[in-house]
Amino acid sequence: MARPKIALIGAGQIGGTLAHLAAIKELGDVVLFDITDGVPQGKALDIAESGPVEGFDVSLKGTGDYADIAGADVCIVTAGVPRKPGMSRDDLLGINLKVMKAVGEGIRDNAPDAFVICITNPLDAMVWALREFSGLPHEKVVGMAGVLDSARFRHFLAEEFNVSMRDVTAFVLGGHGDTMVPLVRYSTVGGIPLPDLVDMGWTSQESMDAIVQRTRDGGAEIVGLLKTGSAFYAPATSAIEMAEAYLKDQKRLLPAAAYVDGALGLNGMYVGVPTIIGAGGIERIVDIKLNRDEQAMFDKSVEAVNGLVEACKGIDSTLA
Ligand SMILES: NC(=O)C1=CN([C@@H]2O[C@H](COP(=O)(O)OP(=O)(O)OC[C@H]3O[C@@H](n4cnc5c(N)ncnc54)[C@H](O)[C@@H]3O)[C@@H](O)[C@H]2O)C=CC1
Ligand SMILES: O=C([O-])CC(=O)C(=O)O
Repeated sequence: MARPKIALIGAGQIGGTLAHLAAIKELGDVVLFDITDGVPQGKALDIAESGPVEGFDVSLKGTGDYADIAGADVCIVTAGVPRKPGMSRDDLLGINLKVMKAVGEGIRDNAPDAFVICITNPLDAMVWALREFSGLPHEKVVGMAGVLDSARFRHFLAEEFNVSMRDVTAFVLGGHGDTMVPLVRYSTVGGIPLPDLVDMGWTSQESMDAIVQRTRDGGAEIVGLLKTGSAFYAPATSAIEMAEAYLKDQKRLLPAAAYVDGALGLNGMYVGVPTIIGAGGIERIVDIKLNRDEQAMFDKSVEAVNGLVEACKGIDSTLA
């Protein structure tokens, strides 16, 4: 059987890391696409030359021609611009919306059967726009954010409790911005929900509140440290987990920016929710029940995402 084909649109910091991870995990043959001539070709060759040492059998190709992504099973989109210190993700909307138009049309014309994972920010609005421009089925176009935000939450919790991060579960829903919703009640250490751990006296409410806020600020913390761009190792790893769930029909329950029409009281929009990812793409939206406080935070986040989608429609009239 032929190896799966993975097209990476954008060969910058995340794109290069995605290519490296996809090769090491032998997820499939990799095509790295970018508009900056030489960069995708150089990164593809560099990673391919690590193959004899690492021992992977996949091919890597760098390109500036959309025809090379033909027949891709998965497309992961990082094309666009990252933020710098002092900027919010939302400041990227105008510039990255134009990029989503070019990329959406490129995928539509060359890889219409792919499972598409968008990473470009501001994430929830960009995945919505990418879906509109590409015209692919909603269940085949999804945004990566919740896996990353939940991984950050898990990392901070594992440090706080001094336990293996394998024993920490966490859920972050909502839009991938300042209003994201880390769900404390649905996050656990060894299956014990965080509020119970506070009651037991293992940690304090103040520490939990600080970790929730650090999770919300997780992207900005890295931007502040790097100064020239944003996080790329954990974002790439998170998207690879989603791609693997699709390619191997794993039926993983992962938070993702998916199209929600009916569940959680939403009428047709992209936002971070719990999903099942398998061979059908987004096979299910898990209609999680929120308490009053959680619902209020989620509503605020939904409102913020809707505001960004409206801004996209104001910029590009074909989206209205
Ligand atoms: N969803 C999430 O959780 C996260 C999202 N991001 C976002 O991911 C995006 C990429 O981040 P990085 O890889 O660090 O940026 P980067 O600047 O290193 O790479 C972006 C690449 O896109 C390319 N590009 C620009 N326009 C293009 C077009 N029309 N077609 C194809 N390629 C094009 C550029 O040449 C560049 O190589 C940013 O928007 C960033 O904000 C970053 C981290 C996490
Ligand atoms: O913060 C940024 O600009 C990049 C991003 O989305 C993240 O790392 O969560």
